[in-house]
Amino acid sequence: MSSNAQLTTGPEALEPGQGPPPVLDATGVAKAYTRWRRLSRRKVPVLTGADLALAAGEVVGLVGENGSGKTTLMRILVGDLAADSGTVRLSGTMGYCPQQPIVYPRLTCDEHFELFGAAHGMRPAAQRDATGDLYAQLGFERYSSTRADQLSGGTLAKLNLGLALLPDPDVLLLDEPYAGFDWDTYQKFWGMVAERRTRGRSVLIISHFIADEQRFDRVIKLSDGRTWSS
Ligand SMILES: Nc1ncnc2c1ncn2[C@@H]1O[C@H](COP(=O)(O)OP(=O)(O)OP(=O)(O)O)[C@@H](O)[C@H]1O
Repeated sequence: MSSNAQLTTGPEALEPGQGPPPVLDATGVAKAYTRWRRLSRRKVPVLTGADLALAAGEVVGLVGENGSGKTTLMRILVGDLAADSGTVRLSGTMGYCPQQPIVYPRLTCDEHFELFGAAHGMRPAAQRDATGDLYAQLGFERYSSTRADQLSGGTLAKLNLGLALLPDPDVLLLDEPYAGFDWDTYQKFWGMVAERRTRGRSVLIISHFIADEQRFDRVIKLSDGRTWSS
């Protein structure tokens, strides 16, 4: 993980306090990008002190206009992008579903699950069981032997989500996860999120609009570089 935001893991990272400690706790996250214009460069601030805490079993939405910095914050939370300042604390394991699927075009769905399972240190039998459940839950088993570069956009989105869910992480971060889903898959997606919540797993969903607010425990708004309760 490469992040200037201090990233610590494990129970020792948590502050003593009232109630259950957050499984993911980000405070004061700031990030500016460098923009070049002819020979001069300037720093454009995107995040100026964003805070975000996620408790076990919480389903939280992060909403903001296009370009407000949602993906930037998500990438900092997963350690994919360095923050200029701030702290990110994680307790447990994290799964990440990026907005643009990161797949290997010539590998089949099955091969992706095998590869990601091995990378997560899963036993082959556990990986096969989890893969079978994900195919059934998201309804794309018939594409198990299809290469990623031959999948439709919606099926690719299912593979992208399935790969993030495979190791059953404590915290799941999803960037615009259902943009390519049909209605049936959208409903199945929410069924999976609800099931995770009952097992104390946490989900953070980034979207530029939230259609079903009642499905979330909380919705946080990102604007002017900061997070706001809505
Ligand atoms: N690598 C980069 N270099 C320079 N500017 C960037 C870079 N990545 C993002 N930006 C700028 O930072 C701002 C926030 O981008 P970001 O992708 O985080 O927003 P977002 O809220 O996820 O947007 P969207 O809803 O359109 O996906 C935008 O103005 C974008 O142009």
